[in-house]
Amino acid sequence: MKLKFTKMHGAGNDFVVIDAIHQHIDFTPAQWQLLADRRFGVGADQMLVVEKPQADNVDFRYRIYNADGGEVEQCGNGARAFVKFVTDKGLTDKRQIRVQTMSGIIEPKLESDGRITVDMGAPILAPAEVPFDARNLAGQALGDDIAWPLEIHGKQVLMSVVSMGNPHAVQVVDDSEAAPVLTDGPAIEHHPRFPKRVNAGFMQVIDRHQIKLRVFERGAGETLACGTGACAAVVAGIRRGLLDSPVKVQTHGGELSIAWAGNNRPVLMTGPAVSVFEGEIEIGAAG
Ligand SMILES: N[C@H](CCC[C@H](N)C(=O)O)C(=O)O
Repeated sequence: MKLKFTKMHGAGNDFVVIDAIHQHIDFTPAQWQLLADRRFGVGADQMLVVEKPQADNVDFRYRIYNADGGEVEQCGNGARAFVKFVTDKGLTDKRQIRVQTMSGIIEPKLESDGRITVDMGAPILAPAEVPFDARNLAGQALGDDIAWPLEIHGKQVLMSVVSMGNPHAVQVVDDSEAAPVLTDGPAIEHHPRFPKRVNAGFMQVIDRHQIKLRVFERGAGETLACGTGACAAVVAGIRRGLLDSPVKVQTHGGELSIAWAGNNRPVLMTGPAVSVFEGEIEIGAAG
């Protein structure tokens, strides 16, 4: 089939965005992998699919596929690209929309300066709901947080575990540029205590309102930015008593701003979304 798409990014986290309201999409994981392939396909960290809502109180449904072809629960940078896409394409005249995702409803809003703020919902902090298997593990109380000691390549690493609908393991490092993202990232992503694998965040605290963050993403590898990863890192940093809301998150692809009032309040993420080009690609029965 000939597939129309828009190539977009949010702070360098790049996407193939597809209107599945006016196109029939039913790809296999191998076909999603091909679309994401930076040599044999279009190339992207994730594919974002825009669908008609399945409930009355939402405007759209939003499905997310990682570069490895797996469907996942949430994508923060993608949510900003989503609202820019449906606005630019005239699929809505609203500037704030309610979007149904696998992990619940999020509310992206187009700001007057072109940036986009997304209510990402409240963080999920119970280890079993991340999901993280904390059995027979002695957590270490750090402020209001519990950090879990995991053995990674022979060394013990203290991890905060947070879900933003998708699972995150966050560690504090002295220097994010020197952090072993590409060596420890895969070991954390596939650690047996994360039954659904996990996104691995490496956070350097600059001051109480600023961090540097690198994320080795589940199903995509290190990305230039990770929206849900920025939310999870700020939640962990605030709970550990290291940060105060709002927090500027410096990533390799740009800056995100994260605000959280604590407890069951929603995490608000603000940042850019850019359309790079429109395209068409012939997708055969890959694999
Ligand atoms: N790799 C993530 C999905 C994309 C998240 C990220 N791109 C974001 O901006 O939140 C996962 O498997 O949970």
